[in-house]
Amino acid sequence: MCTCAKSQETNLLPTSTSIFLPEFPHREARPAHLQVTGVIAKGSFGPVLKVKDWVKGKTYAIKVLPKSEVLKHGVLEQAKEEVIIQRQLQHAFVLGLEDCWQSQNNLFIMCDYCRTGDLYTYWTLTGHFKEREVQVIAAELGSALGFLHDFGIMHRDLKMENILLTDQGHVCLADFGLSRRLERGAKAFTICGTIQYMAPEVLTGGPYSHAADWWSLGILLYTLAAGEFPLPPESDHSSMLSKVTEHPYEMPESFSPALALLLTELLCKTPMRRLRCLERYRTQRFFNGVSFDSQVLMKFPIQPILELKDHPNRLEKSTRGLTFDQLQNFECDLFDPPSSATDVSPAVPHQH
Ligand SMILES: Nc1ncnc2c1ncn2[C@@H]1O[C@H](COP(=O)(O)OP(=O)(O)OP(=O)(O)O)[C@@H](O)[C@H]1O
Repeated sequence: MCTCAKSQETNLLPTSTSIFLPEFPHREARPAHLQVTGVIAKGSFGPVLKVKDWVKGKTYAIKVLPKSEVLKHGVLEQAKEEVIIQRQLQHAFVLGLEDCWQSQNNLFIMCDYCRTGDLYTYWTLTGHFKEREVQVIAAELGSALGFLHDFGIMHRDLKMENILLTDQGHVCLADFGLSRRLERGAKAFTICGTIQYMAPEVLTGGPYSHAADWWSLGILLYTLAAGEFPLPPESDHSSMLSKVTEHPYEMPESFSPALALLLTELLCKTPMRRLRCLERYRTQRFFNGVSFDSQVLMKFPIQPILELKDHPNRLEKSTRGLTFDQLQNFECDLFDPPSSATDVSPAVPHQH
């Protein structure tokens, strides 16, 4: 009886709402216990907002996806896939999903807020990383990737901007907007991701599989340690493919032999010969003495990440210039952005 009433209710909803069900439950009322207190970043389709939950006393990040943009870009199924995937994932170094819903005009994806920002911001501020830091970041990200792949999920957009830094001094894999469920051994064909991180088999249009994520991790770790990408970006996939195919991926002399060996294995152009599973990754000489047990890793924060919280340029870099003023033009039908401010902390919580 209850199910019947529910399906009648669904039938009454407009198509612009029902097509996003059941992944994004419809909520008509404004969530009075949530208050926007800042703008974190400008995502591809809409802003990422900083929000205070006055009931839980916690701060969250909410990614706002305008339905019109989702439909215009034909990414309805991908938006649903993003929350289906993120809901399943509970791992120390993976950003989990707190809640998601839809209003008349927008989809909302709510996650824990990582106030230190993302790894890209950190990299642009510090230039390059010491090998000891690369080692811990590599262990945390490798264990996150192995966990994802065991679930049959390919991330497909591993890059510094999608690695968040936690208040506890660790990294956290985020943004499952391009992720896909893919059984081990199965292949994908869509060219997607960020051009500088794309494996050669992705640039050719596939077939590719989980091994492509390990290539992206190799590019990321190389870039952290070297302070620059192995190759600059090209304007299109085919020129990038030519560059990647020709490039020898020789390691800078400044790299230790153990790091050079790890990266050579990850940046192997033949996916079948590439280092592409956690079991082999963790036994690399570069990780001698490093535990891959999440609980052990959690006990040892990456010190510079802890220090970054107080870096004066961090916020300016990570908001990428988006302010509340610009948000006024954005129809965000659940929130009233406070008047011109980039970050507000209200003295009096909303009544509810
Ligand atoms: N939970 C969070 N805590 C702190 N910052 C976040 C959080 N989620 C996202 N961000 C910031 O917002 C940026 C964009 O978020 P996200 O990548 O999820 O959006 P997107 O629309 O997929 O954008 P893009 O196409 O640039 O990846 C991230 O690079 C990060 O700086």
